[in-house]
Amino acid sequence: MAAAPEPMQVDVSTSNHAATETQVFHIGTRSSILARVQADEVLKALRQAWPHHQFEIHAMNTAGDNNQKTALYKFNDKALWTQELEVLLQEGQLDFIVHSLKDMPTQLPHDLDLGCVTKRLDPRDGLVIKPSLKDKYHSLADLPEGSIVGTSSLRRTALMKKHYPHLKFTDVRGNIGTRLAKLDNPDSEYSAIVLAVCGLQRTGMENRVSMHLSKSNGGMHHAVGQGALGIETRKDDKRVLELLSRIECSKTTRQALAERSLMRILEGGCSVPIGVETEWVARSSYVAESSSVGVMPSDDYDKLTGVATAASQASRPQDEGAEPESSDEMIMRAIVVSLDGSETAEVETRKLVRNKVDAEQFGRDVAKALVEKGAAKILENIMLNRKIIDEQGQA
Ligand SMILES: NCc1[nH]cc(CCC(=O)O)c1CC(=O)O
Repeated sequence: MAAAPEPMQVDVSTSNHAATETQVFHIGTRSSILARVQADEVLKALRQAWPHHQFEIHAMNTAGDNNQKTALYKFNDKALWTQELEVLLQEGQLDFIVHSLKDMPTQLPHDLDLGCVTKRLDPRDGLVIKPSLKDKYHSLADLPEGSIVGTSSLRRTALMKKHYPHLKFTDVRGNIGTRLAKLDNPDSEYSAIVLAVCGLQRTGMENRVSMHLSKSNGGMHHAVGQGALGIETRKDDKRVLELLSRIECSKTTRQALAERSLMRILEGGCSVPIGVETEWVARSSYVAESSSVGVMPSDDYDKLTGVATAASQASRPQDEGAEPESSDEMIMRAIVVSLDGSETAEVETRKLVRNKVDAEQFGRDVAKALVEKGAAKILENIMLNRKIIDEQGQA
């Protein structure tokens, strides 16, 4: 039987339109499981936005992966998690790099840029309690006197020393899986560890979180950039910036720029304990004052901030890149805390933030307000103490 004649087709594949011309993009990432999941998250979004293009992921170890001993703050100027990848980007072997925004230094090499920020997941820290104690204790306040909480973060340690002086804090290093294994080992000293919720979400382990920590339920601000992915590009690489423009989240980008501009001013290139929370509010509906304290249920928090959980993000169209209502204001709550938790400078303020310029200015305004409340003195003391410790080390 003769086959029915094919309907006549117009061949569009030879059209030279940029959107249909296949290009290959090379994506750089660290090789930890979390980093690969994050690179994959970006790759999937790009495939959806640009079905004709091809993407290849290149994973490698960085100094941060290879050195688990040196105090983290000593690395801070040296782009611990980013430098090896940046060289490949500069050489053109990579087209862009996917990072945890939190790990990106606020000062990038002069020829590179934060080219895109995608939609943030939950930015909060999560308390993970040892399995054998999990049914008995549910919060930091619950844990008995002298319990050991593992974290290597200056910010987390300082904030917990301030609010939970009955606890003890020790270092726990390694990637998420390693840290959880150390906690779960029945012989380990830890009663609990604190990890970023988003890292657990992305690796399918959010069920390990006993409590989501925030300013309102116990004074724990999260880190600058936490929960968001930052994509590093060559400066003015129009081809790559156009590619990434389709997956950028405008709201997260402005939060990220505000938080990073705050930190850029306060840290002066050094690692210091700064905590922050930013959220969007519609001006008309915002009535609560900064003094309101209380436990905010996780669902309400998500609604308020526009933060997506991993599940809701997967099913939600990428509509958040649109400009916000002109009435959208950003609230920023920020804190600088001494290493022992005894001194703090704290600010809560809000401002209409319509674009990236507004966002960076907002961060600078909040930094200035913090300095007026004593942040400079706290930071100066931290630097001075480090200098003394370093010189003792050399003697
Ligand atoms: N400190 C290391 C680090 N860098 C980025 C993340 C994941 C969180 C993020 O992407 O913001 C983590 C782990 C953690 O803080 O638990």
